[in-house]
Amino acid sequence: MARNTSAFLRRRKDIKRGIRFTIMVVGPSGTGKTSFINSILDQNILPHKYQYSNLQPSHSVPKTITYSNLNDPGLDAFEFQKNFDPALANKEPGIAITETSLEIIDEDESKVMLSIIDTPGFGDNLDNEICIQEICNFLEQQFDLALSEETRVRRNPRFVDTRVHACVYFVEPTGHGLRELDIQTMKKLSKYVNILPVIGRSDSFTKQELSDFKRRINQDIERFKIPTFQFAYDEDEDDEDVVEEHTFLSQLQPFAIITSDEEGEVNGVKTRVRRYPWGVIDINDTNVSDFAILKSVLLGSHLQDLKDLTHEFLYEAYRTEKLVSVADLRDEFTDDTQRGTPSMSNLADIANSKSIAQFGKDMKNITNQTSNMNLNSGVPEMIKPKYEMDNNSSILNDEELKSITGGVKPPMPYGSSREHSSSITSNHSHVDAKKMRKISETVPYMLRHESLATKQHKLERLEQRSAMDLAKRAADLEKKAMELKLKEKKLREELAKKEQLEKKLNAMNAAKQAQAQQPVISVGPGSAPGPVPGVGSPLDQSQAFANKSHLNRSSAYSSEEAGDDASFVTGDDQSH
Ligand SMILES: Nc1nc2c(ncn2[C@@H]2O[C@H](COP(=O)(O)OP(=O)(O)OP(=O)(O)O)[C@@H](O)[C@H]2O)c(=O)[nH]1
Repeated sequence: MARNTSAFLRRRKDIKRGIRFTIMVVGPSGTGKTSFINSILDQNILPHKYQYSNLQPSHSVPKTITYSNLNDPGLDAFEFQKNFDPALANKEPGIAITETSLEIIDEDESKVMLSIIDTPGFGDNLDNEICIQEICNFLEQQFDLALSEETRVRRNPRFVDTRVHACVYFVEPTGHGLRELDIQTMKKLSKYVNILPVIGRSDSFTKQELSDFKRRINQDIERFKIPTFQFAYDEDEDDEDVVEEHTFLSQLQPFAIITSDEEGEVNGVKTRVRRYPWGVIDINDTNVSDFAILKSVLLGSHLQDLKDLTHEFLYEAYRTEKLVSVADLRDEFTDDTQRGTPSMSNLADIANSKSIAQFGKDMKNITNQTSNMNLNSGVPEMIKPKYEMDNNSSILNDEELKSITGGVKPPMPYGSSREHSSSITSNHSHVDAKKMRKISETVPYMLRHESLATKQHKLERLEQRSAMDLAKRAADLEKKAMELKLKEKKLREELAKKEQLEKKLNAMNAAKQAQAQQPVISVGPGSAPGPVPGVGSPLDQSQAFANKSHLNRSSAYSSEEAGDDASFVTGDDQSH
């Protein structure tokens, strides 16, 4: 009851603000995606592949959000499609994801902010794995944005929810059933978005061919377990008209549609038509085309169901997976101290890099750890999921609970929100579903976050301490370096002094030697040496001779008694 009231209030708020709804179209080229969008909007908003060259400047052109191309990284599939160049016909386009946003007023006079996501290039490559990957990445990114906003301390009031609510998948009208690409794409995308398989250009089939084609597609969906959107119902709980409506819609799937860009009049009523040589078809005629029914499902009867399923089932499953994967971060964080602590806002990034292998085990442990906790206390408001704050009750069904508590059954494939809500209210035999909800949503994250925060504080303290140690060591080293410099300076000064002294001593010695080598004429004991007479005079010559003989003697002497030159130079010597 509480859930219904809050859902009603949320819807009213949505209606006031305008309901935001996002449709994605995926399918090979030429299957009628552009015509479908134009028909559903009743305006030729999107140009066809071949119309871009003649487009009026005022015409709206989708905006490329992202593109990917393995062989030619610079080639944008949308640009490639817009500016068709035969010279590039041999190139693979890769894939682009484009968006067109507009405001429409639906049948109930309520405003719908519609976003249309197109996928030009899908199926046009030799290997289309890149297309599937790119679309999955895009869808996951929108979930991550929502998750990061949800876990933010201060919510952004202008946050725009870009999650995709419905994917209309165009099966190529071959009549043969699903191809490998269809199976792979639908299977992988179904993790993020409600898939509605559709047969475009269905006017190319006879009634019997179309019925056979639908049967084959349904068989393939069942055989390959592709979780497409189901109009499920509960005969015991749902109203008779709901059961009737859903039975009818289920039997109609996959919708076989005829679409057109051309307006016309049939029986005086303005409509969209296809003209053939033999007549005119009103695309809204439910006898020949399921288009009107599909339009009403998407923009009317099931718009809210599609939104609810996206938020409460697909996004929730993704969110739980991400939050649980944060648990693995603990080990990795211990190994890799370079990584930052997960903040509330970077949770999605962190979770992206983790595996969910420990899911069952971790959840079991956490359930044990927290079974006695008062679940409402101590959980900060900011980390409570949005819907919890809106007073919504648990949305986990029995199967999910089993898987969370370590049971063997996998989560039920998603289907109808009605089926879903019926299982919400049922009590689990062992665990209180509401409590489990809170445990699974808040406590594991709290525990992990707390443990990580403690580790981070420890690390920060260690870092601070080692920084201080380092600073101290650096100061010590600097001091030592200064001391060494001073020592060096002193040593240099001493060395310089020594050198000077040595020089002086050498000079003195040299002077002494020079003095010693000076010829000394001793005149007799006690007589002072007389002045050296000039060279050239007869006296000079005799003196020179005397000197010479004296020198000869002295050298002979010095060779006998080397070193004792002091006595040699004295006049006493002469007396010998
Ligand atoms: N017979 C028939 N032709 C259709 C129908 N819907 C669209 N077409 C035509 O099929 C051709 C391709 O349609 P588009 O809507 O451009 O197909 P698309 O999937 O957007 O193609 P790409 O832009 O290449 O991805 C156009 O000539 C359309 O007029 C239909 O219901 N029946």
